[in-house]
Amino acid sequence: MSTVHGSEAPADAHSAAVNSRTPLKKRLQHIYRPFRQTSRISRGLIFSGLGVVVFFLLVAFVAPLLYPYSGTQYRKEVAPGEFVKFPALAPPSVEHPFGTTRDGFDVLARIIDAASLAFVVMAIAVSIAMLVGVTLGLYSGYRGGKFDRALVTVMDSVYAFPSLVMAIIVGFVLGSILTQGVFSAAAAVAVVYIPQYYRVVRNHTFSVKQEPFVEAARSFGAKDRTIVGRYIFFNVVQTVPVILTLNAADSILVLAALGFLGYGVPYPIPEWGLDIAKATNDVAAGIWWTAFWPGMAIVLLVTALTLVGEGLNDVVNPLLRTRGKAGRKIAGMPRSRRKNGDGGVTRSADAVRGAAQEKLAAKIRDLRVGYRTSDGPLWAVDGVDLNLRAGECVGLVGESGSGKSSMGRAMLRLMPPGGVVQGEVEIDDRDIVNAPESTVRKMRGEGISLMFQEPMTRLNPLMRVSDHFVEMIRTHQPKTSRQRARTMARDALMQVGIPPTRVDNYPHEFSGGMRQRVMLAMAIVLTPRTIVADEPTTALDVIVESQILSLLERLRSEENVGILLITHNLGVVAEACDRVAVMYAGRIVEMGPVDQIFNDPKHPYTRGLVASTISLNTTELHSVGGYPPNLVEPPTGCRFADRCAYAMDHCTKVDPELTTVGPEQQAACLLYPGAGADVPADVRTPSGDPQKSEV
Ligand SMILES: Nc1ncnc2c1ncn2[C@@H]1O[C@H](COP(=O)(O)OP(=O)(O)OP(=O)(O)O)[C@@H](O)[C@H]1O
Repeated sequence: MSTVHGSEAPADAHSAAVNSRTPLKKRLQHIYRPFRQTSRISRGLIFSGLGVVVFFLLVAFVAPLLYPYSGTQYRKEVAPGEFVKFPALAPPSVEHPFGTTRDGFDVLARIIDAASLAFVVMAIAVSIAMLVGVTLGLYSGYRGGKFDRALVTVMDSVYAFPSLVMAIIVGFVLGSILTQGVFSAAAAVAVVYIPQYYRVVRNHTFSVKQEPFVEAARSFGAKDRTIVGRYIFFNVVQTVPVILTLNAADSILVLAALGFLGYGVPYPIPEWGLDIAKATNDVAAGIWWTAFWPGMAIVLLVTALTLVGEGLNDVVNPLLRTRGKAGRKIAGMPRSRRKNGDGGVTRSADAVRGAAQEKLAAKIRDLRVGYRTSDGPLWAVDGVDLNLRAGECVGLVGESGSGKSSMGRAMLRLMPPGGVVQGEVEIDDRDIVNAPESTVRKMRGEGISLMFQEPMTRLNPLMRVSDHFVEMIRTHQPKTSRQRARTMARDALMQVGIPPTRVDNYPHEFSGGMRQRVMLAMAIVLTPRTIVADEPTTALDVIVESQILSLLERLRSEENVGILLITHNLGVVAEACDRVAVMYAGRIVEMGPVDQIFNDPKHPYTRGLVASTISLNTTELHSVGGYPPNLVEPPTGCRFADRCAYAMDHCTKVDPELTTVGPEQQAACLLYPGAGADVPADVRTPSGDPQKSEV
C-alpha cells in the first residue's frame, strides 16, 4: 500500500493547524472558500449588494427603535395631553429629514415602516413560493407519470398568466375572504412565484435523475429519499438561491405595484408603492420629496437584491467560479511514486488464488436481461451462466451491443426504467436478483460494487469527493461517524494512489485518470467481495490505464476480490484477466483461460475477435464481417450462423450449448460434439478445419 505525500503537504499542514486550534475559524474558512474562488468582480457585487440589503434590514428593524415617529403618526405631544399636528407637505428639515406628506405624515418614518413591511411580505411570499414550488417540483420530476403531467399543465397555465394580473386577482380574492392586509398581499405575491420554482426544479429533477451519478448512487445502495435529498436536491437547488433573491427583488416591485394600484395593503399603512400613488399629484406641483424617497428605496433594495442573486449564482455553482489564488495553490500529482506504480503487489496472485480458488465471489445462473423497446421486447442477456471465483478476474468481451454492460448492471440489479432481470446472481449466498429492495441496497457497495466508465459523469459535480464517500459509507453503516467515514475515504484514496489531502476537492478538480481512481476508491471502500468494472480504462492514457489495471490486480491478489472486467480491449484482458468470457448477441459463446482463448480460440466468433486485434506482428487487418442480429427477433439456431464461415445447415436450426472444448475451455458451436445433443456426428462437416482456417 502506498502513502503518497507530495506538494500538498504544506497546505494540509496549514489546514490541520487551523483545525486543531480553532475549529470555528476553520468552519468559517470552509464556508468562505467558495467566495474566495469567485472572481473579484462577483465578490464585489455580492458584498456591495449585501451591504445595501443589511442597511435596509437595519432601517427596517433597528431604526423604528431609534426614530421618534411612526409612519402613521401625524402629530406629536408637546406637553402632557397637548398635541401639535405635523405640517402638511413640509420640505425636508431637521425636524422631518425627508419632509412630510399631504396628510402630514413624516416621510422618513413611513420609509422605515414600509421597509419592515417589505421584508415581512418578501419573507412570507418567497418562503411560501419556494416551499410549495420546490417540493412539488421535486416530487413531480422524480415520480413522473400522470401526476406530473397534470401539474405541469396547471403550473404552465398559471405561469402564462400575466403575473401582476394574477397577483391582483389573488390579492382581491384573499382580501375579500380574509382582510386586505399583509398576509393577503404576501400570498398574492407568492402565487405568482410558485410556478417559477416548480418549473425550474421539476425540469432539473427530471434531467438530473437520469444522470449517471444518480445511477452510481443507486449502485452504491442509496434509497430514493437519499437520492432525492442528497443527489438530486443539491444539484437542483443550486438555482434556487438565485431565483429566491431575484424573486425577493421582484416581490418588492409586485408589492409596490399592488399598492400603487390599490390592491395591496390599505392606506394609511406605510407601503412604498402606495405612497408613490398618493404622491402623484405632488410631483406635478413640484413637491418632489413625497414620491422621491419611496421610489429611491424601491430602486436601491431591488438593485441590491438582484446583485446578490446574480453573485450567488457564481458562488453556488462551482463550475461558474473563476479560480482565485486559493485554487491555484491546490497541488497536482504526488511527488513520490512507487517504482512501477503497481499499487504494491506483495504476494503472488496465484498463491492467494490457489487457496481461494473454490470460493465464489459471484455465481450467475440463467441470467436474462430484457428491455421494452418500441419494436417489442428485447433480451440483451439471454441465459448466461458464469462462476466468478474469489480473487479471480474474468474479462467479458464482445462487440458493442452484445450485452456486456447489461449483464454487469444486472449483477447489481441496476435496471433502467423498462428493464427486467431474471435468473440468479448469488453473492455471499444471497441472490440479488430475487432479494427484496432493502437487501439489494445493502448488497450494493458492500457485497458487489460497480465501477463505471466516464467517471466525470458518475460523480456529483456539486459534492466534494469526501461527501460522496461519507454519503455512501453511512448509507451502509449508519453508526459510522462522519469523522470515521472521512478517515475511511482518505485510506481508500491512498490505496488508489491519490493524496488523501485531496479528499475535500470537487470532481472537476481532478484529472480524468484521478477521477477514475476516485471511482475505484469508492468501489472498494466497503471492501466488497465482487467488483464489476465496466470499461474502467476507456479514454485513459496508457500510463493511467496501467495504474488502474495494477490496482485491480492488487485488489484481487491481496483482498481476494472477484472482478468482472468488461472491455472491448483484448490487450487489457490479456494483461489483467485469468479467464475470458466472449459474449455475442446476449449469450456467452466461449469461455476459458486467457492464454488458451487467445492462442487457441475455438468458436469462429472468438477467432474473428482475436484476429481483429492489432499487435506489433499485425501485417493484415481482419474484421468479423456482417452485423449482429436484431435481438428483438433473434434468429433460430446459432445467432452467429449468418456471419460464420463454417456454418452448416444445422446451425440455423439447432441452438448450440456451451460444451467442453479444452481444459477449462468451453464453446457454444455445433462444430464440437456436445454443443447440440441432437446433431449427428456425420453432419459435422465444416468446409475446412476450424482449428486452422482463417476467419
Ligand atoms: N435501456 C435500454 N433500453 C432498450 N434497449 C437497451 C437498453 N440498454 C441496452 N439496450 C440494448 O441492449 C443491447 C445490449 O446493450 P449493452 O449496452 O448491454 O451492450 P454492450 O455490449 O455493453 O455494448 P457497449 O460495448 O457498446 O457498451 C443492445 O441491443 C442495446 O441496444
